[in-house]
Amino acid sequence: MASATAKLIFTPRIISTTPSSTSTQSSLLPFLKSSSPIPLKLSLSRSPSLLVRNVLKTLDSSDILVSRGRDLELPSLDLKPKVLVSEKLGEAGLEVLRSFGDVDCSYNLSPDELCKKISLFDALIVRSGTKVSREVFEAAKGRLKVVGRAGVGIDNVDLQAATEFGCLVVNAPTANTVAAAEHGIALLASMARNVAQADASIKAGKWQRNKYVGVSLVGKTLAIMGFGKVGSEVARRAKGLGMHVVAHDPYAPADRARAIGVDLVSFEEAISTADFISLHIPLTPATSKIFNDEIFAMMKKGVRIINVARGGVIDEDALVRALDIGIVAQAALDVFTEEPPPKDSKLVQHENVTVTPHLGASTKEAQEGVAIEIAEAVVGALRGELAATAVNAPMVPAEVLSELAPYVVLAEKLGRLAVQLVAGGSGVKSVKVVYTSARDSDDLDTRLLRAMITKGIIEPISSSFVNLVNADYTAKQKGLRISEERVIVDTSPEFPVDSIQVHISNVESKFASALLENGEISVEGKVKDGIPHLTCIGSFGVDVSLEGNLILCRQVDQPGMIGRVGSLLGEQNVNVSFMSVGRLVQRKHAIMAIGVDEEPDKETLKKIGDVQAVEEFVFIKL
Ligand SMILES: NC(=O)c1ccc[n+]([C@@H]2O[C@H](COP(=O)([O-])OP(=O)(O)OC[C@H]3O[C@@H](n4cnc5c(N)ncnc54)[C@H](O)[C@@H]3O)[C@@H](O)[C@H]2O)c1
Ligand SMILES: O=C(O)[C@H](O)COP(=O)(O)O
Repeated sequence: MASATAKLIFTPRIISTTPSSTSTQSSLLPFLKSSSPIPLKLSLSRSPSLLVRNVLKTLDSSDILVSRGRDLELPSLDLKPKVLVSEKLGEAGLEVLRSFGDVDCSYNLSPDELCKKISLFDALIVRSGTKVSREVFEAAKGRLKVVGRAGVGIDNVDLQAATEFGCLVVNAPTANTVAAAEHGIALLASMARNVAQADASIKAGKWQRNKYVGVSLVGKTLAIMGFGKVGSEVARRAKGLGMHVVAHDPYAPADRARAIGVDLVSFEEAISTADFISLHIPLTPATSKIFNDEIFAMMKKGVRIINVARGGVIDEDALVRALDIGIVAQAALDVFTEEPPPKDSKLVQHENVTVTPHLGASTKEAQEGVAIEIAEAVVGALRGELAATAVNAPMVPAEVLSELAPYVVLAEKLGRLAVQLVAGGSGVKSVKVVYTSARDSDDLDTRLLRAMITKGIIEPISSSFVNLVNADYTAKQKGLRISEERVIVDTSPEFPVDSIQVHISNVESKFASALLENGEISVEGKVKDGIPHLTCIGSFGVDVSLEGNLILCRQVDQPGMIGRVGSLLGEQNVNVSFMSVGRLVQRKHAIMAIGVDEEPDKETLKKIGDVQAVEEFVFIKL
């Protein structure tokens, strides 16, 4: 058993392992979380690789390792992210995943087996057949960073639990749209002409030409319920078949409907005038069983229904009743409340019902596209990029993200600084963030900045892991109310933000100079040449870059103060990176903001406090 003391420094900048291969480095990147160096002493009682794994686990697998000098010889580590694929995924997508991490394709796992395995994985990719329940997130023990849904519907993923656990959920919303629409049209036409029933009959040795007389589509009214991606494509195709198409969707843009030649109508009008009704709405608590007895009763007698959306939007027992009494002449269903449906399902066995086993997305082309779309989204998310198809986090377009990058750092640092100025024991409940900017509100998406301020505020005072996914949830859980205000200023609109102010109200401060007259702790920062700077503390203007550690000092404004404090730090070999003095009135009080690379020991801090003209001071780790 090796026994040595190792010192690991966690920093977001570099990875240095021994040997430090590029692939090892890039495989560690997804673990990046903290921006504060945390010196750590560890006893090496196990093999270094096991030790490092455990360290990564302890730290939520989220920081970057630097081995300092010869303190610790780290072996080459196999820390590739691990991806579990629990349902059949196209080969092209698997290749994308394999080029990035270790991929385990375990199809047909039971819920228990999934829970047992999941804590070994950073990402999980599913289709509609895997229930990603709260139990799965609990069993993941914080390791699962992203769930990728290879398709559109995310009703099989517990989004609330994912968000609480800070796990990003991404989907592949576009690649199977055409396949689903084509399947809808296939069901529409085959239902109208009894293709499936006639096929079964002829295979049973019969020849029933009179029994299977169908109905024509041309000139009939088709109501599209849910005019989103699939609904629009079904509408486009149905127009080509000569149908009169109406649609109901409270959120659909009228110009899209106009462009396709579709009338947007009310729910009641759609269902009461249609000869055919095609369902394309997502399954949510609000849409569960919205097609029920009452709604079937409002339909035109002899209506025909197609469902390639989700079985759960229909009350299936009510549909059987509507079929039995002839309100619904026929139904063509690709999806069911329970999949697969029970063998003795009255609905499936009904002679006027045509069924397929959830085949809407099952074309070679769609599966290839979905696999690539989801694999790229998952790899991107594991690399720490913001996903364009995130379902439970703000989607920030790449160009906005690159523009906001330095402000994101500023936001987190200001949050960390402001909360460390709060006197112990005062609970932080109310935070106001003020953004000054030359841009209109529509031109500035502040969700990312707010999330990072929240992270900065919460992390120093709790053990919670906060990220973009769970920032709002965690704040709510902790009773922290964050309000935002925009102030338009006459600066260059070239930059998204001029300044960010963080105000914490109803608390006491351990640094009284940080308080405004109204009693709020207030800090303000700006980005200068890409670097976040603290520009105001309380009512005092300063200018210090927000890097490393900070000493804030209020003293009598008199000559020699910078030298006195500077030499106390110098004696302890503490390097001063930046220094700035701000004052309101000459020769009264001044604020000195000193950036230091190292953390001064207690003795040095005490000596600074003892300097005669120093009235108060505080040491902050950023
Ligand atoms: N059978 C399959 O294999 C298959 C394949 C793809 C998609 N789908 C399902 O089809 C559905 C639609 O997919 P999409 O890609 O078009 O999604 P989408 O998000 O583009 O469209 C859904 C539309 O439904 C609308 N909507 C929501 N609630 C509504 C309501 N109460 N009434 C009317 N409209 C409402 C939304 O405004 C949106 O425009 C989803 O449930 C998806 O899971 C199934
Ligand atoms: O929502 C979807 O994308 C479809 O229902 C497809 O589901 P599947 O991936 O299980 O085929």
